[in-house]
Amino acid sequence: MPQIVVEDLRKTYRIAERAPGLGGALRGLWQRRHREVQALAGVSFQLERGELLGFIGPNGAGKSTTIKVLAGILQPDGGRVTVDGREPSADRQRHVGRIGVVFGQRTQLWWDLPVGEGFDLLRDIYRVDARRYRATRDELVAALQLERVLDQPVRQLSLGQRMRAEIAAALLHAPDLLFLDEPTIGLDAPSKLAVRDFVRRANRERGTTVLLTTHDMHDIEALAERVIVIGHGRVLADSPVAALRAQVMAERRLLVDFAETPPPAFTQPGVREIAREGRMLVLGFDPAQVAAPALIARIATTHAVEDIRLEGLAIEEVITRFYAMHGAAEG
Ligand SMILES: Nc1ncnc2c1ncn2[C@@H]1O[C@H](COP(=O)(O)OP(=O)(O)OP(=O)(O)O)[C@@H](O)[C@H]1O
Repeated sequence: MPQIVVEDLRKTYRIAERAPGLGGALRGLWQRRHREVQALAGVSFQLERGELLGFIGPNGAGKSTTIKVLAGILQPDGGRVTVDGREPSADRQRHVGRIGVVFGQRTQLWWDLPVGEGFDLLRDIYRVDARRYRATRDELVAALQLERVLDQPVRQLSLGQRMRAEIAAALLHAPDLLFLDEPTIGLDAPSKLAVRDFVRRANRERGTTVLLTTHDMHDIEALAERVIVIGHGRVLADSPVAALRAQVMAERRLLVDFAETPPPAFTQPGVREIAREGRMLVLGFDPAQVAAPALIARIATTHAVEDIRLEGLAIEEVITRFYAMHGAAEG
């Protein structure tokens, strides 16, 4: 049975509206006007134990709302959600003891308390057995290189240090399910790598299930095998990253540097010549018709070549094209 089951999840926010000016403020006293924002319009997906899912979409697509529902912070208007068989918002107390949540934009630690003391408070809140707590904390502190900041108040930490402390805080009670909402936002390159490396290890070595939202497509490329793309509160795609790439890229490019003058015409079904310059030939091919390794092998065995490079579309561009194809830009 999947660890997470989400079926036809719906959530609409009501926002109080006020007409401008003093007149508007006065009218608002007895006549409240509301505007509705449909954040989730029927989201369904499942997640198996041990998976690492990239949950992506443009701003305002409904990613954080989904995570808040899954974490039991927000009650949905419709649909069904179960996590390990529990209904998050109905069974909140038990639920939060079994999951870890990191919101990149918010802290769950205490701003003025030293990191280590914040960790101890979480031990008490989650009622973690003292011995088990010490073992988990020491392991997390070492893995996330937090030794030097344990006695520093959270407000003094750099963003990278704080994010590593947040991830440790979310895992102190050893949950086997982790929700990460933009954990690399604003981090410099080394800090991003450290976070990615830790998340990958937690997933591969400990089997922690991870649901990750991010706008950094390098996170997706480095970590996720499967992605769900959401836009306007709906699932637009749920597929392996490679399949998404294939869906967007009708044609791939192969750049070949020949050791001598390239053959005058390069013909093969599904392959066309795009350009030639000196000894370099640019070929375009349809990945559904021609497998890249077979094409490379054929060229390399029939001609003297110096170099062959497959031109990959950067994942950022793949996703941008996908959003454009589905009219999913920010709404
Ligand atoms: N508390 C709230 N009250 C009113 N509207 C909200 C609230 N939270 C979110 N929304 C609206 O719901 C929609 C979905 O927001 P959500 O935060 O889930 O998107 P997101 O995909 O996480 O976006 P981002 O990538 O910008 O973080 C947006 O239109 C947003 O303005």
